[in-house]
Amino acid sequence: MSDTAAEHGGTDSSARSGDGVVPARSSDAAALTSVVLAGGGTAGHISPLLATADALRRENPDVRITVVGSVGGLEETIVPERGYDLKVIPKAAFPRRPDLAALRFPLTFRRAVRQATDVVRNAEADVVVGFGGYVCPPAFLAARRAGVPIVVHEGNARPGLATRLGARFTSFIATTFSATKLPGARLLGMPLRHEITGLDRAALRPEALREFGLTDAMPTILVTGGSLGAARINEAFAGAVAALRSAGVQVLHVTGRGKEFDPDAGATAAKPDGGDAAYVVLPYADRMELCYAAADLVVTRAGANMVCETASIGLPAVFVPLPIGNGEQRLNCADVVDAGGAIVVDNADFTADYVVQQVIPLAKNADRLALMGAAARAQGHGEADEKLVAMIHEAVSAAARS
Ligand SMILES: CC(=O)N[C@H]1[C@@H](OP(=O)(O)OP(=O)(O)OC[C@H]2O[C@@H](n3ccc(=O)[nH]c3=O)[C@H](O)[C@@H]2O)O[C@H](CO)[C@@H](O)[C@@H]1O
Repeated sequence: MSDTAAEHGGTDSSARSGDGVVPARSSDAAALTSVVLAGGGTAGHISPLLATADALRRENPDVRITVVGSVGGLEETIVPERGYDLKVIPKAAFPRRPDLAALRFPLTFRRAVRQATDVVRNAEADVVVGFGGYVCPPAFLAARRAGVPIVVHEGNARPGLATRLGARFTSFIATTFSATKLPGARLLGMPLRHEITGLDRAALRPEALREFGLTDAMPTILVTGGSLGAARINEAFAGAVAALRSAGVQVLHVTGRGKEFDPDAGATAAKPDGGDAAYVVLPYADRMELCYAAADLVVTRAGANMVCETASIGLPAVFVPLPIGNGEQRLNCADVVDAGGAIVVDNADFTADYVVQQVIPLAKNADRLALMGAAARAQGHGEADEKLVAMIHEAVSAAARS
């Protein structure tokens, strides 16, 4: 750990995100005039970026915010929709096998660093904050070139490559889960958007049910594979449509773009099962808070934000962690599962039969759902956006002093 990390408290893995100490803004903290936020690819990296951008704006409505993302990522739609300025640079994916893309990588990466440096310099940035994704390594190198301090937020329990690189350049590293071991990092939790943290599920529920054509008379399962959708989860539910309908369990199924299916495809016109529960299919939810408000139970991948968002609003969950990657998804949901707020099931075991045997009875057990919801809510994450803004100030102040 560097001197700066020691000066600012070093590792604070003892604090839970919800009750961790909010780093105090030093009185000489310079006002932030321009911040570059880097992150993208999936919404998993963009959601905490937007929550942090919102918190920066609340603090100073005049702060200049520039988001740097990669060509082709979800950020191309989500970031401008929220009113932030987006600059895209070439997607420089680290090669995993020796192919043509691997040959082109050094050139693409250099181009990405050059363009990121232009973004940082043109923005006259006080600081570059990285949230993960392919865009981060070029953005971090650009910050180094421009002599701008770096802050890193890691959303996943197991740090990705971008964070491990960023951690070599800065001691201002924020983590989300207690399992994450990164020297010098502080456990701040996941910055969540205020439409999620401020959500009053009961109050919004009538509007949400109306919006999706659902009724208050039956329990509702929200199914999602995270921002990109999950084929395994989609298939399992598609195979259980008739059973869900006849059990009187409604489903709001967000499949991921291009992964929609017709829930009536397998049913006869007369619906011999006699069920009339709605089964609503959507490609993507622009207003996730409405989905959460309609739901009594969520079945989802264990992406870091899905875990933190559902916990923060006390929504019971069945997590089906993505079986690839570095195993971070199983670890992401470990705390809330251990607390009794959620259930975890292996991808291989998540079948239509599992939905029928396990998920339907759970959705109909209001008492158990209430207990799970309360256990989930105790996990925290409420103020991580403000805590990260405080850390950004610290990084800028420390750079100004050095
Ligand atoms: C396949 C993949 O790369 N998965 C990773 C990705 O997941 P993914 O992109 O699914 O990320 P998360 O589960 O962390 O978050 C999904 C985010 O998208 C929002 N949302 C989701 C669906 C929707 O229809 N509308 C919507 O707005 C959710 O509210 C949430 O804020 O990033 C996560 C955070 O780094 C990682 O933990 C995951 O391993």
